[in-house]
Amino acid sequence: MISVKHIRKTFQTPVRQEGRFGGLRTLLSRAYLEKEAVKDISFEIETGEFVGYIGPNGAGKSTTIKMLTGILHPTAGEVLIHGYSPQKHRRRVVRQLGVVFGQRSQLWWDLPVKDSYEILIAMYRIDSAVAQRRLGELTELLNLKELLEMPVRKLSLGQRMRADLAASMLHDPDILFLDEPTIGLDVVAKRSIRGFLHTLNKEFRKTILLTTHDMDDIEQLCERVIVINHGQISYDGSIGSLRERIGLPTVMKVTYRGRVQVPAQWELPFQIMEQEEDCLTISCNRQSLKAMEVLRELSAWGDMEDVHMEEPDFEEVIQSLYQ
Ligand SMILES: Nc1ncnc2c1ncn2[C@@H]1O[C@H](COP(=O)(O)OP(=O)(O)OP(=O)(O)O)[C@@H](O)[C@H]1O
Repeated sequence: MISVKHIRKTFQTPVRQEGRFGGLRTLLSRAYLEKEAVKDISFEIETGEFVGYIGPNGAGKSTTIKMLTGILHPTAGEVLIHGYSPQKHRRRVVRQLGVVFGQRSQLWWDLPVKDSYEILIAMYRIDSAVAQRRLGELTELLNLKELLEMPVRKLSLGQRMRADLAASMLHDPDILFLDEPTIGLDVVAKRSIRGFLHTLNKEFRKTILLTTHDMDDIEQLCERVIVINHGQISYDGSIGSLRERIGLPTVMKVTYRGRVQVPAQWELPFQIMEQEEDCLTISCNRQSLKAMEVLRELSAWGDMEDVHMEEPDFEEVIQSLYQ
């Protein structure tokens, strides 16, 4: 279990001194600018959850992940992973964690992929028979066979990401922190990474915290989403309730057999966006209005043939939270 209690992180950056010898005076000066990257964040994640951690650029996501993994120390508050602090009990906690930063590889650039794995296996002191079995499983799950002999610098971005994911799983951690694992990938590569993460979570019950700007990642993988903005949590809950809470309009397109008779006025709060002879496009807020009620009303206006409903795009739902 992951427990985050009232964590804060303030960065101090030296104020740049202008004028002659500015660089030197900046070095010697004691003037600092404070940036509160994470203001007061608390949440808990249970074993086996798949949680999306999202927010606009500069919201504080990477800073949080770095505090969760022990790379950064919180200015205040506490992080506990299975009851241990990643800062105070680093060795113990690191064994439970797999971490992937999409923008950076943990593999050795000039070495063949499998040599990087050998180094990591030695670093984690994994029993050789266990390591070989695990590597075999990961090679199969991530389709790595052809990559093992290649130097990391020769891999495509998608291949590199698959190789990095395997590296983060070699010591069989039960928690995975992923910071933008699908960044820059094409549709096919994204699908393969998502498939792997889905399997890890559903079949192997790994707990996953995923940071991404790709809302399809979130929609396809996560049951729960935590939204952070300006260093604070602005939403924590299911994707379904988020849609409902934001209440963006649902669009319905209704086709009639023959002419539709639109009355001068109607009681229910929905709007007609487009009207053709045998077709209406309407918009309604499903928070305040059930689809069935709307359809009952619309069926009185003609002989209904077909209904097509479009839920608000998840990307739009999220945008409205970022403002
Ligand atoms: N080492 C640092 N020193 C000073 N300020 C920092 C440092 N690291 C991050 N910040 C600032 O803290 C804020 C949060 O940064 P962070 O990298 O956590 O955001 P993010 O949500 O991960 O953004 P992105 O989506 O762009 O990666 C930003 O304003 C950033 O400039």
